[in-house]
Amino acid sequence: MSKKSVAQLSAADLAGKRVLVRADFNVPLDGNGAITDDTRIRAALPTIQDLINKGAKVILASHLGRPKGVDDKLRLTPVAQRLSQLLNRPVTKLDDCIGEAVVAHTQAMANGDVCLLENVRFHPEEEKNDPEFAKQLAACADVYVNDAFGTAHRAHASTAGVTQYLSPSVAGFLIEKELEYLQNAIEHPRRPLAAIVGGSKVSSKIGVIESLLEKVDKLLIGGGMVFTFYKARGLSVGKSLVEEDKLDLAKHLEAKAREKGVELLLPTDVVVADNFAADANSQVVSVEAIPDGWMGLDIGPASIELFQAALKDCKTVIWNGPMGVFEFDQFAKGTEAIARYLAELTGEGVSTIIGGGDSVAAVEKVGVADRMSHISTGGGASLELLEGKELPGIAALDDA
Ligand SMILES: Nc1ncnc2c1ncn2[C@@H]1O[C@H](COP(=O)(O)OP(=O)(O)O)[C@@H](O)[C@H]1O
Ligand SMILES: O=C(OP(=O)(O)O)[C@H](O)COP(=O)(O)O
Repeated sequence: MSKKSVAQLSAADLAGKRVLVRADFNVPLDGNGAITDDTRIRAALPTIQDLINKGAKVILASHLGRPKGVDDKLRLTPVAQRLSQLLNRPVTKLDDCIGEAVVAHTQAMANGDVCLLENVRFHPEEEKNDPEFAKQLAACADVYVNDAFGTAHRAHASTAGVTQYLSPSVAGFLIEKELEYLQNAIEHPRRPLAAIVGGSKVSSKIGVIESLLEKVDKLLIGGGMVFTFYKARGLSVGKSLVEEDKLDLAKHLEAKAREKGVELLLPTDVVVADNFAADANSQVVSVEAIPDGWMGLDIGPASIELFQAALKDCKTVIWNGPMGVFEFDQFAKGTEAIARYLAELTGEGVSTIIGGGDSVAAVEKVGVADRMSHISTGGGASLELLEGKELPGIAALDDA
């Protein structure tokens, strides 16, 4: 990597320094606010531990979810608790990420102390990459380390803007590790190369498909992403997730795939539910027969077979976004079947790369995470790398 790394900073550089570490602690939570998968917290430990060992004062920052203003359900308190258990030392959770109280706390920290700022997205200025907000964030620290690979595709104040005010600004071990694996896998993929894209972040991920069509041999679409494509084909999708303003794009993508000779596969059947709930009534229907008032929450059995047949001869598979609402057992079958199949393919020498907070949680739930070639903490970030884009959170760091 051509960016300066935390590995290049010695104890002499860091002892007594306040180090702002942007991590991606955007972890899945259950209905009671408990963390259901702590992969992203564990992934940040090597950088945090290294800074502690070098005598730094560690000030962690992250977002959680997509709050509109302050949202008590998206406070980082459970993350601080989990982190404290994993580090086996106290982690103080502060009530905000900027302001006098935050600065005062960081000035009183001892070497090796760790604190966690409150969700940076409680301030709308974060996502706007507002320079004044970035400056206020920087006021609590001397040095900046970005280790939030999962958020490196966002040009936000805590991932990009803050580097204007802190020097040095360096990459953490997680970002280094992710780039080392992904850049190689993506620049020289063994073919056929397939991407599987699902999940619910339709508006931010459907755009990625355009450039993926330049890179992949096969593209499999699942999860909440599929209904925008069906609707664009003129099918009725009931109450399923649809991005109305992406219908033309979906049509264009199907045409582009044909033109490029890329096999673009959509499910042929779906599991529909009469409401969004674990105990909803459900049935398997053809995609041409989604009843009014019902919503598609998983791919059906015929689609699982179709997808498995398409993946069979692939040498590299990149997967982001669950095939269905796997958090509810009755809509988890598509995701589980694809996860198990990819684990089998890995055993046969296929490179399998799984990215994204929920996708990783899904393969952990199935118990096959350790059978994949690479588990990436970034879904959108790994897709954007695959597209060939420069990630703003990395571009903003000091050159090596
Ligand atoms: N058909 C669907 N309708 C609504 N939500 C869905 C559907 N399929 C999957 N999801 C949801 O997508 C979410 C994950 O999407 P996303 O954030 O894009 O994935 P990742 O975190 O792996 O990048 C999960 O919470 C899952 O319940
Ligand atoms: O979960 C994340 O991305 P991912 O779902 O693409 O893996 C990151 O924390 C970024 O979150 P965002 O997509 O709300 O900016």
